[in-house]
Amino acid sequence: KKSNLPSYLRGPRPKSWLFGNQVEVFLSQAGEANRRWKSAYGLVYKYKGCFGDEYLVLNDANAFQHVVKGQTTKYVLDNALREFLRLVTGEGLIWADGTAHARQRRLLSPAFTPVFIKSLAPTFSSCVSRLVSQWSKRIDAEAGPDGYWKVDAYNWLELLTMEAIGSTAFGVHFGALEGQEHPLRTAYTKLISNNYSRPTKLSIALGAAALHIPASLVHHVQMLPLPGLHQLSEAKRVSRKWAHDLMVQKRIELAADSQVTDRDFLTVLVRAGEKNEKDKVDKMSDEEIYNNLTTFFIAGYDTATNTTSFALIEVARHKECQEKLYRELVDVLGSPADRDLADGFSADLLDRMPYLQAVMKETLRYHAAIHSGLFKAAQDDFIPLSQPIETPDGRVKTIPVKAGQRIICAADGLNRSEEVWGPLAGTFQPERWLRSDPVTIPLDKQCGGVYANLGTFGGGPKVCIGWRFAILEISIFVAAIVREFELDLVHPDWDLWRDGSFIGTIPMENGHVELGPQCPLRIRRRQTPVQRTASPA
Ligand code: HEM
Repeated sequence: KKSNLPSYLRGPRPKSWLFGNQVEVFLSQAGEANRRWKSAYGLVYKYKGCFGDEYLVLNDANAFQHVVKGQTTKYVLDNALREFLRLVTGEGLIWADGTAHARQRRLLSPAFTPVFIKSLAPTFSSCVSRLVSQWSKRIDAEAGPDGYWKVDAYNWLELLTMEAIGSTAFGVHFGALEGQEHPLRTAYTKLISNNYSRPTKLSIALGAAALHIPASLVHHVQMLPLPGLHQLSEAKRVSRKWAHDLMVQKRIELAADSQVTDRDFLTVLVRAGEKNEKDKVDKMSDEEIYNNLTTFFIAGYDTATNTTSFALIEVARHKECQEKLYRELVDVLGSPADRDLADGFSADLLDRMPYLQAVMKETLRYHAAIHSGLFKAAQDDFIPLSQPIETPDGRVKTIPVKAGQRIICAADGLNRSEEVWGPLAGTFQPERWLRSDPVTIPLDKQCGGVYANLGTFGGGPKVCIGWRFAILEISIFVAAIVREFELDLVHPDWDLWRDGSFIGTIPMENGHVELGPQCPLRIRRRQTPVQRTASPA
């Protein structure tokens, strides 16, 4: 196929017409092929996917910003991909583009205001204190003579995230941490890693072929053995039914007591649909509410579980970081002996924990749970660059793209870019956040991200709606776990493999990816209480 991109853009030679370079992308670690090609060909380059499809890859901050900000109008989801999403989430927020997206986003936003999200802190805190109490029981029963208990924390973190979404989205206590089975848990467990990690060459080709099926025919792909389709549509069916039953119940509750204060997303959504926006925007139908609750599960379950796992892995392998974090936690929250977190603590306390915030920012920078975004140009455009490209004909400051061009915004590449983060961009260093003031980031390093200039949550009109939710949730999980337990990796030489399952970054073990997602820790109760330098709040 003839390239629509300028000839001065460089890139790797395709290995074959059928696969191009796609096998390297899918079978190496998340962002690894991009890092290699970025250093060989520059921040912006092109590569061939399957069947000669050409991708423009952006690691340049301003180029990234331009595309994410142009989402829903100038840069959209591929039609076939949207149809696929319709099968998975229904016509929810991730699926929507254009005015349909703007309307849904407006109706859903009351569930994501900073004040409402902050009010969820005690709920997150009581969920994680249930995990802490389960782990403490296991330590009592199963720890070795040195007090350490070995645990693959990943499974537990899935349960924890499930409880947190259950309590905040539906106002429901699943009992997953206490061993109760639930259809939602079965439906969502390891959903992405089971179906998208380490794809076979056949599924890489089938996935690429799906992008060439006319959108009107995509619903027939349900019949094809496409990766993950079965579990994904089953997960959609289960969560849809669950949301329906709960909504019926919620309406009865709200009708009986109009004074009920908003405690979960469902209540907020039912209310937002009924009153606030009635005259301005078509209210949200029940079907849309179900689709969006399913969307929240798909978008918020794996991402939060993986990010919490990465945070614990980094804290376990950086002992000085763990010690510093523990001291701060005890200073602000008190030690476990002083205070039980079961009743929760206020989100304001997180403002008094700059080191915890630094660990969170660094985890989100270093391990973007969605390592890249795939878009299609809806019209011809010019993409501005932070770093001009030198060509034989002079310096180029914008790149022309034609309608239909496939574009990859490399969040992981940008988050680890030396151009933005300096020469130590490739190392995990929470301290960087205590030194630099994000407000002073120069324009040419700004990527349009909503938080700490990270590409992790995307940007523009489709920026992750759950970003405040995710940060609050994960910070509270990490705080409660590190305050209570000393963490080590299960073996000092345990080697992380960041699996790049399609677009998600998943922690696995190098050389043992067949084991699936892993967060293998040795934990024990904190041995020596530290002296507090301040009274806990
Ligand atoms: C660390 C955790 C998370 C990460 C890294 C993450 C990342 C992302 C990214 C990269 C996008 C696409 C943004 C773009 O296109 O510019 C996105 C979209 C979205 N996320 Fe998240 N997310 C996380 C947690 C959550 C949570 C907890 C929820 C819900 C409670 C959520 C709900 C959504 C939704 C609904 C969208 C679609 C927004 C739209 O299309 O308007 N996410 N997320």
